[in-house]
Amino acid sequence: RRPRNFPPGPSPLPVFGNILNLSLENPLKDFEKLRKSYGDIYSLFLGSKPAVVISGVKAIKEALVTKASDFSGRPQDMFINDATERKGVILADYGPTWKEHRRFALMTLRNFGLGKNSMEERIHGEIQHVIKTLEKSIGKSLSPRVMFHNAASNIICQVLFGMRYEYDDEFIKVIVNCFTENSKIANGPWAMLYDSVPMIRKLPLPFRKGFKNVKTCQSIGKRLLTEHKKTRIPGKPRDLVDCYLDELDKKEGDASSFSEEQLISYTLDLHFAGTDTTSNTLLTAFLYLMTYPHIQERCQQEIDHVLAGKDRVSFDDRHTMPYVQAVVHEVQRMANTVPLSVFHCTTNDTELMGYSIPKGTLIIINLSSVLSEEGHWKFPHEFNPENFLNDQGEFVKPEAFMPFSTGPRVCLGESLARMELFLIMVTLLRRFKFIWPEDAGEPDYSPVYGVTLTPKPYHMKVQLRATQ
Ligand code: HEM
Repeated sequence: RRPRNFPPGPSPLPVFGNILNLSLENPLKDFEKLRKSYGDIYSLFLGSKPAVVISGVKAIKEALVTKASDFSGRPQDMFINDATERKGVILADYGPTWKEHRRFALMTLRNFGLGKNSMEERIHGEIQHVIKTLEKSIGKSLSPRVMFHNAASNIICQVLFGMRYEYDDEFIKVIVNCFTENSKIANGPWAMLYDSVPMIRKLPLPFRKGFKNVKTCQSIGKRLLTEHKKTRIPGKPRDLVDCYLDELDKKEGDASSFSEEQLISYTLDLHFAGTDTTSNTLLTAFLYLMTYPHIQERCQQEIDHVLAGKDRVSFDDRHTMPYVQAVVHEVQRMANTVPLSVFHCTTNDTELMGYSIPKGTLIIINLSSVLSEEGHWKFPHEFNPENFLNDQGEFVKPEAFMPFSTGPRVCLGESLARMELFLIMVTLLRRFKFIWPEDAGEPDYSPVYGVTLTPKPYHMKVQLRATQ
């Protein structure tokens, strides 16, 4: 039964709640249909567990910004919590462990963004490997999936562990494969059943694969930690792991949420969050750029003009590239990379737009709903960079652009991700022309559902640009 003054929603069935109202393969369309029937705030039952789905800019901002401390928790009793053993930063509840680890990650990312060996340098270094891979495929057709996943993984790996891996390295293959699988398992049909019907949790059903993948990643993390402990010089950190170990030395004996066990899950979180998101956004970018060649060409004209005489692009160049900026943002809008954000949870009994929501309620933030919300976009349902340009051709960012979510739990890798997307797209578009292969048929833009949305596998043809 719904608590008093709880948001409305469809009637639940015994045991299953409302999960039979949803396509377990991809519930995004069902969420939109339910929004049409019940409004921007409605409720569902996953088994006997009540959940509130929040859609639209107004309601999402009211929850995540105005009532931030009430809506910034994370549920602690779901498949993904059991699989990750309740450690790390992404799924940590709103409290001191989360706060200390979030602050530490932001500070370390900022510190590594400064100075000679800056984040921009690291990204450019990795782009050279992408260029080499593409150059080997000139005139042929290639599948860019592994290349983009590995490039994104290497960029974050350098910050975390001070190392990158060749694209055919076993380590990177295993770990990136675990990430891509778990991004689909974590909110796929079996995880939904695990969350809704607790009596099946101990059974050997397909969700076990998710647990196994986390264990594989943890054992790799443990190995990297052991190597770091052998080779580090205290006080002279090479990467985030060294910084964390220095912090552990300082905190020795104090009550603190920092520990070696935490460190393993923490680096795993940052590695996962920094890989699957950026790479799927890049895959979406090149799918659209190939199939809208006039948009690709217009980007190239702007890039050639702004970078004339320069060796390479810098992140600051974005201010003089309004069209490219608009395209990068439009790609993110269409990619809708994390469509339901990461699930939130109420930390107190609270109210939202007249409804009462008890403490501990699962909150699903429907980011998908704002990225194509009518009234906020000139062209909500088509790929069109005009969504981010005003009448003077200047770049503008509508308030409904929130692929990184908003409020205290907003993506902590946003600055890194924005830098990666801009530098990678500009450098590759300057050097190559990307062509949709003649035999590839009609492009399919509908993505595969998961915590992250992934474009269906495709091939691309590359040519060196005549102007190079
Ligand atoms: C295009 C790329 C990316 C997108 C679209 C994206 C999107 C998101 C979203 C929607 C959330 C959930 C926010 C919420 O709970 O309300 C999130 C959380 C997070 N992201 Fe990203 N992300 C991206 C890249 C990255 C990168 C490169 C990193 C690497 C450092 C990263 C690290 C994290 C972490 C650690 C969290 C959890 C934050 C917390 O719970 O406090 N993300 N991201």
